[in-house]
Amino acid sequence: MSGLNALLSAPLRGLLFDLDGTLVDSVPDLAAALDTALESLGYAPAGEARARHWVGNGAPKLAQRGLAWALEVDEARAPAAQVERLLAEFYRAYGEDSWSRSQLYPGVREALEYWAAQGIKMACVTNKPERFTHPLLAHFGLEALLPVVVGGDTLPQRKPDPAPLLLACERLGVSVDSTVMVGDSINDVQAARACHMPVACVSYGYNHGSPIADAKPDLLVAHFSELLHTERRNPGK
Ligand SMILES: O=C(O)COP(=O)(O)O
Ligand SMILES: [Mg+2]
Repeated sequence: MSGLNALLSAPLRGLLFDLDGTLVDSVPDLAAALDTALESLGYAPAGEARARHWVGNGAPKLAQRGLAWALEVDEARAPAAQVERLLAEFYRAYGEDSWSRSQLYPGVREALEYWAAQGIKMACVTNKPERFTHPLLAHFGLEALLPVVVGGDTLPQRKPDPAPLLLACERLGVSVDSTVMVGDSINDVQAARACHMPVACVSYGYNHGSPIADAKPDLLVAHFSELLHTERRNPGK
């Protein structure tokens, strides 16, 4: 036995998916909106390569990191009022276009369709605010496959807190011990660990510039379809 089933002592019933860096390469649009926001406040654009390292802890953190870079100060020293202004500009720009440069990673749709046909319950658990998550999922035709969405502002807590994962399980009607988290960052690993849920990671996503292998996920794959292939080789557990 290998793959997702090998991570569980109960049969696989639920899958929780991170969005940015796991299902969708969304940094090009996040970076474009951040640059528009920075420029509107008179700062230089940060560019996609930097933004790639700043994504993962939600939009307020992205704005804080962008401003800290622009002001050449430590993250914690970015003035809160200016972060709020930058965040408002970011929301405006990202609300206008959160999808045109983003791409679904290869193999994602096929895998989700396979699991849906197997009756596996699936949710998206992201730190992206909910109002930006729904249009992005709709744009890629994933809304019906991921009927439950827990965003970065659905609860007061976001990943790495386990609360969003627990809420997703509750809404799906699956138990934690029959569910696997699939993500790309240390936030996904820590959130899953905190509720004793196994976690599989993709190595192609965003993890603040560090290899996600360092976070020791239970399973690490280089391509989304590897998660599926292991299931197909091990049906019916
Ligand atoms: O919005 C972010 O910072 C990251 O979102 P994610 O949780 O889908 O990776
Ligand atoms: Mg992610």
